[in-house]
Amino acid sequence: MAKKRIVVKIGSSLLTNKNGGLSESKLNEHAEALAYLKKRGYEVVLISSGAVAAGFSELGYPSRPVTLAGKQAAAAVGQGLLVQAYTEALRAHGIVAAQLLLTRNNFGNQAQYGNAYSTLTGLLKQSVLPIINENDSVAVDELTFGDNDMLSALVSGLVHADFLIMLTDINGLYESNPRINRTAKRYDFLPAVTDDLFNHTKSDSGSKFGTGGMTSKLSAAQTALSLGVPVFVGTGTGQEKLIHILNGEGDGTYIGDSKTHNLKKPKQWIAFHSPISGKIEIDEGAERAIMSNGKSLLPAGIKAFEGTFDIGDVVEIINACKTVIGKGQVNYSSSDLNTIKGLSSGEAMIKTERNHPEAIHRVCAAVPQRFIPIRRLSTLFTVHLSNRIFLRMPCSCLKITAGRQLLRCSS
Ligand SMILES: Nc1ncnc2c1ncn2[C@@H]1O[C@H](COP(=O)(O)OP(=O)(O)O)[C@@H](O)[C@H]1O
Ligand SMILES: N[C@@H](CCC(=O)OP(=O)(O)O)C(=O)O
Repeated sequence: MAKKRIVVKIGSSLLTNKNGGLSESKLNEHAEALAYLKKRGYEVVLISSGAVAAGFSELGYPSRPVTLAGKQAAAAVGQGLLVQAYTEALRAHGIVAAQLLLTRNNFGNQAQYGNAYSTLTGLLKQSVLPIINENDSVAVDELTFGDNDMLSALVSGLVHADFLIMLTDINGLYESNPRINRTAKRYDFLPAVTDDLFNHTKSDSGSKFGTGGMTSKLSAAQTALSLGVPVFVGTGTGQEKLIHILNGEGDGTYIGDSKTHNLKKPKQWIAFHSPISGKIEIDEGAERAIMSNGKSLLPAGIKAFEGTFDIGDVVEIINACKTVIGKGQVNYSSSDLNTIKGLSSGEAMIKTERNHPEAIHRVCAAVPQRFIPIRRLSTLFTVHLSNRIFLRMPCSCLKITAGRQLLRCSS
C-alpha cells in the first residue's frame, strides 16, 4: 500500500518566544512530533516559517522587522539557523532533513514547477524530510506568498498529499476572531470553504508574530481542497499531536473530507500557476460545444484573440460577453492563429499542414485565482469557481470543465 503523504505547516506563531525570536524548545517539540509521524510510516513534508524570527536578533534588531528590506535581511540570516535547528533536532531521531526555498515565480515556471515536484518526490522516496519555506530574501514584494499558508496548500497539491495540517496558535477557525469576540464559536468541521464563510470570519488580523491570520488560512484551505487535499487548522501539543489530528482527534477545524480527487500535475499548473500569454474570444457555438459537450476548441469557433503567444503557452478563453470560461494550452502560435481563426478544421489543417485542427485540446476549469491572492494588487478582477463545483469536477481527465453558470466574479 502506498504510504500516506502528509504536509505539515508550522506558523511563526508556534515557533516564537515572547520577544518574537525563534524558540528552540518549541521547534524541538515540533520535530519530535514530525519524527513520531514519520516513524509510523507516513511521508512528511514540512512547511515551516521562522526564518525572520530566527534572524533578526543576530542582526542586532531589537524586534521583528516590519520593512521588506529588514525582513529579507533577517530571513537571510535566520533561514540557515532555522534549518540547522531542525536538522539537528531531526537527526536526533535518525531523520535526514532537506531544505527547499521556493518563490511564487518557481510555481509560475512550468519547468521549475516540474523540478520542484521531482526533487520533493525523490527526497520522499529516500525517506528524507523536506523542509520548505518561502525564499523571502529574493521574493519580489508584489509576488510574495507573504505567509506560508498558501505555499503549504500549493505544495500539498503538487505532491498529491493525502492531508494538510496547518498548525497554529489557536485551536481552529472561529466565527470571528475569538481574541476580539470571546463568544465566537468554533467550527469543528467544514465540508467546504464558501464565500459566506469568508464574509463571516473576515479578519486579516493574525497573532503577534504571524502574518496572515485566518483569512489567509481559509484561502489556503480553499485552494488545498480545490487540489483534492483535505485540511486541518488548529493546534496540539506533544509528540503524538500529529497522529491525533490524523485520527480525527485534533483540537481544531477539519475542512473537507478525504473523498476529494487530486488534480493531476499538468492541470494544476495550468489552473493555478501558469502565466497568461493572451486571450481567445470564442463564439456561442464554440462555447456550447465546450461547456455542454466537452469538445476541444476548434479554429472555426475563434472570433478574435489578444496577445502574442507560442505553441504551448497558456491563454484565457473568453465568451462573447468577455467572461473568462476557461484556460488552456494553445496548439498554435498567435501568428498561425491569425491565419486560421474562423476557418473550418479542414481549411485550417491545409493552411498549417497539420493532421489535428484543435486550437486548444484541453481547456481547464476557470481558474480560482482569488485562491492565490497577489499581495497589494487587491483590485485585481478575478474569476473563480465555487469550491464545491470545482471539487466535483477535478478536471483531471475532462477536456472541458468550466460551466458559465458556475462562474462568479469578485474584485
Ligand atoms: N475567525 C478566526 N478564528 C480563529 N483565529 C482568528 C480568526 N480571525 C483571526 N484570527 C487570528 O489568527 C491567528 C493565527 O494566524 P497567524 O498569526 O497568521 O498564525 P500563524 O503564524 O500560525 O500562521 C490567531 O492567533 C487569531 O488571533
Ligand atoms: N517566510 C517567513 C514567514 C512569514 C510568516 O510569518 O508566516 P506565517 O507564520 O505563516 O504567518 C519566515 O520564515 O519568517
